[in-house]
Amino acid sequence: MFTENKVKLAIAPIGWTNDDMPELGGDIPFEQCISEMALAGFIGCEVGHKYPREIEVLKKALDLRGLRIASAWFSAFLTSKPFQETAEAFKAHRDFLYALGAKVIVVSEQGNSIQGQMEAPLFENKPVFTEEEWSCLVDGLHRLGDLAAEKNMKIVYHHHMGTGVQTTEEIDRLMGETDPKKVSLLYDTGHLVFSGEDPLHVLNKYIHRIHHVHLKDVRMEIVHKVREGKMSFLQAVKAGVFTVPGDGAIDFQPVFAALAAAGYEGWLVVEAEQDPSVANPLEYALKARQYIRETCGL
Ligand SMILES: O=C1C[C@@H](O)[C@H](O)[C@@H](O)C1=O
Ligand SMILES: [Co+2]
Repeated sequence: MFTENKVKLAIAPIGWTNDDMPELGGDIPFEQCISEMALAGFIGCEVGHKYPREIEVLKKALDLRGLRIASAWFSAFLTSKPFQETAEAFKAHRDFLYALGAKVIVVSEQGNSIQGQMEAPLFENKPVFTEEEWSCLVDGLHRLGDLAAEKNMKIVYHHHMGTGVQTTEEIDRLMGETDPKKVSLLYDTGHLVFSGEDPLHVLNKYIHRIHHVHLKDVRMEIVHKVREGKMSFLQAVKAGVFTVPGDGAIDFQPVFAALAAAGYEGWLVVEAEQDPSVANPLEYALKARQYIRETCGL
């Protein structure tokens, strides 16, 4: 289905150790996480908070297991802090990823975000950017795109629950106001379905701007519980709103088919944060690997 050697399969460490809630998987060592990723049949991963920051140490640990770095999350504060603060942190992050051979940098605007607030009702308290904030975001992203281009890299914007770019309308505005040469899109199936969007509509509309993919499945019964119970993003994750592809409500077959038909090149990253004391990370990584093999032959 996919062009040979152009599409690679990775997995994010968030199923083992969660950067948003370090207490989830706090007892799982880095080496166990990357060993199990490789054992489950993945050739790449993203970066988590337990990963060593020394390039050579990290490279050696990954090389020993046949893993490469696909990318890593960057929190931007373009709407709430002076640009220079985000730019300095971004350059350090960019250089770290460049040294590890990554080509794309995941960027998410965290100004006014409620994704890290344990008690904030997700659907009621989600931020909505003002005109001024939109203009800071668009201008700042263009400048981050220029900084990424200095190293021949791209920024891929992560739409996300509990942030100012969550809905189809907000994604449309961001894509409409940014230069495709400077700002690409990260496509995260789980966040779109959780938000109530049509993931295939977004995929087809922006397929040529999508340069990184997060494969997350969703348990719809938990989405309903989150809406009814006015739960927060973190409470939703703890309750099990996300799971691996093949274990939830999303049919990934048309997603893979559309990406393949458009000649997608890059990483597909399984990213399914759950409580690892409830959902054994190796078991779920194996489940995802098998589903992807059966669904798209990768
Ligand atoms: O890409 C992601 C990174 C996480 O930190 C985040 O909260 C998760 O839901 C996600 O999609
Ligand atoms: Co994601």
